[in-house]
Amino acid sequence: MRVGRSSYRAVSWHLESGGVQWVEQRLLPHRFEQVVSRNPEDVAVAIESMQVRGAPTIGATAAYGLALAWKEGKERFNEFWLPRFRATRPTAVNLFHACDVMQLYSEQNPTITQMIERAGAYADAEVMANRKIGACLAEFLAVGERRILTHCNAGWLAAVDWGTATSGIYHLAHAGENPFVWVDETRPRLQGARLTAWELNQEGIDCRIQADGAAAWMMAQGRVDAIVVGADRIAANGDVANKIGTYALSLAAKEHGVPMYVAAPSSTFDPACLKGSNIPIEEREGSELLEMDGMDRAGSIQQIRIAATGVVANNPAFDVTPFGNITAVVSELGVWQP
Ligand SMILES: CSC[C@@H](O)[C@@H](O)C(=O)COP(=O)(O)O
Repeated sequence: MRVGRSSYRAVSWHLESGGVQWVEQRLLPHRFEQVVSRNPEDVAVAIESMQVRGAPTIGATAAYGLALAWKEGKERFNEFWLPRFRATRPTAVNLFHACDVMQLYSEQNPTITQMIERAGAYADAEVMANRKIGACLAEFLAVGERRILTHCNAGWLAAVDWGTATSGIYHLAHAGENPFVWVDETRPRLQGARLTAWELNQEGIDCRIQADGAAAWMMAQGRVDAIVVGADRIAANGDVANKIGTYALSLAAKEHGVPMYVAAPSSTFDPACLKGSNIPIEEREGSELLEMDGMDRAGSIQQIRIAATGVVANNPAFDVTPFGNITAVVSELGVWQP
């Protein structure tokens, strides 16, 4: 069965059980499974452990998790749950944006139902924004042979629905165009190979996975018409934090005259962060590089060691691309060009 973006959301409220429901992204592409929980701690762990990931999905998940936490009363909400959610991941500003929105709303002493509705409205606003971004982005992408390169997963899994970067690709496809996508595998967690390629496949969009190191070479050969990526935080000066490898892509794009677009909803903008060098960059466990995830015959995830025992790894999860290397930043509020 096709598991398309129009049939599911990466995270939502599960009415029947009164809990948060999310797609367990670590199991993809092997297995499509949704998890439901009524425990806010499970929701926080889902963000930390990257069962849910991608900046807008992280924000919406935190909003739903905080709505669950409201049941424990205002004091516990403010003193425990807000800091707990804010500490889950440091780079995607959408997380902090969602926490601020839920905190502000809580000051009106809403009922539990109203908090759940507020979280739902937050997620809906992200979806609307991403849909709008896609319509605008599709106009930029409708050039040349439409061979589009993307990095990481900025699809519906990462953004509740539609995606940010992929929203433009989906809009192109719906308009009857035939976009082709080069999907960077995106070491070390392989969000491109595991998630983006799966999403595009489910949508019937032609794509090919390539090693991250192949991207510059494909540009040098004139086989990339445009690059489109998402973002985790955009500083006031336009510098963009996104998945590690995005900065290198921007250097190659500049060298080879390939336009590079960044697609992000306004919740990814951080006006309080003046420049890219102020963005906190998440350092993750070296094991993500030293070991490789795979699924055994029983369907559980297993780690296979690929580096020598005793070797250590350096694992910054994001990098910062200077605004000057970007052709345009596309959000639901408008387009910014250096
Ligand atoms: C629409 S999502 C944009 C970004 O969040 C995405 O490109 C990314 O870097 C995700 O990182 P991840 O570490 O998988 O959460």
